[in-house]
Amino acid sequence: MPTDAVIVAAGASTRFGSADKLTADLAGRPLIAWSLAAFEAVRGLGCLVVVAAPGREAEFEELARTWCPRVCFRVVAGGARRRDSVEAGLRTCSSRYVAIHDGARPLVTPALIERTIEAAQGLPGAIAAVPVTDTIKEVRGGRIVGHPDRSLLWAAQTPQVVLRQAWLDAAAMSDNDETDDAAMLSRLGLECAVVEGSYDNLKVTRPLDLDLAARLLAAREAAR
Ligand SMILES: Nc1ccn([C@@H]2O[C@H](COP(=O)(O)OP(=O)(O)OP(=O)(O)O)[C@@H](O)[C@H]2O)c(=O)n1
Ligand SMILES: C[C@](O)(CO)[C@H](O)COP(=O)(O)O
Repeated sequence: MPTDAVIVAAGASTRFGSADKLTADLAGRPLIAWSLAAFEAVRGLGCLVVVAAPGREAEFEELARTWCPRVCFRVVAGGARRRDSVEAGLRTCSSRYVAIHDGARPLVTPALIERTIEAAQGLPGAIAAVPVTDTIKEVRGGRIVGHPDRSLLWAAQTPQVVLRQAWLDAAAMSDNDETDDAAMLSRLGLECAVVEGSYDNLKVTRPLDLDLAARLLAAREAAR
């Protein structure tokens, strides 16, 4: 069965500074173009829904037409929070499972997307993640209050592949925010599998991350 996908790209890029990070130049392409091209190469992809900031739908339709011309795509307006944008995308999909991806993660690969889709089959979902390498502390009021066991800690990435209806049912339980889709499913007691992602599948959040992404892309191209 084809799997639909949602690329969320409607954020305000606040931590990135004044510019919009999703159309920032990355190795000669708009940043989001790399995710669009990666999803176009995914075997068994259904419809690709790009969630754009309200008023920028036409701009992102042109980007999708340019960078993933061979897939069925739709562009819809996002909302105030990531979870609102994910919901707008999911309501436009029809497949049982949907792969949700941050447009701010340009180095995702078709292989990781396919592995995550495969891992989700028969489960509530599956997410890409990597084991943390720093020791993590829980901090309140500037003081350490917890020393989580590092061996149990993973940094969540995207894609996050979820049962579409379960995500929508969980979202309807409360308007409280969740920062990722696995957390949304956990509201129903549904826990996702984890697929080992890649440390270069970074999220461009700050200007430094764009420089890192460019270096990683150059290294990837050189290794071809
Ligand atoms: N209302 C929102 C918020 C976020 N996103 C998307 O969710 C992904 C992860 O969010 P993040 O990296 O935090 O992007 P921003 O919210 O734009 O960043 P900031 O918090 O710095 O404003 C991004 O692709 C972003 O465009 C979205 O579609 N709609
Ligand atoms: C979904 C995510 O990328 C997993 O790490 C992350 O939670 C997104 O957080 P953001 O603050 O919306 O960038």
